[in-house]
Amino acid sequence: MTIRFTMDKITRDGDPVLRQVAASVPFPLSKEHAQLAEDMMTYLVISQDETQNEKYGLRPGVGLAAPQVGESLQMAAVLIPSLDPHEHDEEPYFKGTIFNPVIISESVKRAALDVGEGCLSVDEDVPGFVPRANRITVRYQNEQGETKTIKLRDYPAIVFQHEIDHLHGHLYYDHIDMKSPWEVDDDTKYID
Ligand SMILES: CNC(=O)c1cccc(C)c1Nc1nc(N2CCN(c3ccccc3Cl)CC2)nc(N2CSC[C@H]2C(=O)NC)n1
Ligand code: NI
Repeated sequence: MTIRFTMDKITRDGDPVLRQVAASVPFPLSKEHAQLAEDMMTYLVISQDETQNEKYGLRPGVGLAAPQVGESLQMAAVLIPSLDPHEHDEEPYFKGTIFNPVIISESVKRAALDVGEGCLSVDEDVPGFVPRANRITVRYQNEQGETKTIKLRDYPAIVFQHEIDHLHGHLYYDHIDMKSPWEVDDDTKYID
């Protein structure tokens, strides 16, 4: 399997493309954009396989946004494994590319990963809670151009918000309270 995106191809923090608002993706998809979506998903698939990610030196991820491979486009590949993996591999919780996503509603209640977040474009982990909405409704187009609406909560909601942030030039540490990065907040749900 030839993989297009290895770590040297991942855009790192400091590159202005990560701070731009990405351009919307026109439909029907061009061959180039369809291929880009496929190659971004291939990155995620390989990165989540312990043997393969070792072989290719890939940092594991559950999301990859186009600006992270230098393409300022409103698209992100998302591959979230099933939330309660049994011994045999199950269907993933979500596997697909989201195009032109919009968060159309979000809960007041907030959530954060209790160990903080990581990002393929940020080599130095920035410690601290990343407060996000606990529940969101996202409208996006799939590869066929169909408009989909999905409701998410907890970990999947955090992942989608992290990836959609990339499409608007935000990085996870923008949300960390640097004065007290691990301060617990009563109305925030901590996700392990
Ligand atoms: C600094 N400490 C940390 O990052 C951190 C540290 C510990 C735990 C968590 C939970 C942390 N946090 C965090 N862990 C992840 N992974 C856990 C491991 N996993 C994975 C790994 C191997 C095979 C298959 C898979 Cl699936 C891949 C995904 N992913 C994200 N993020 C933030 S939202 C987008 C998402 C992303 O894809 N980032 C590249 N955060
Ligand atoms: Ni990221």
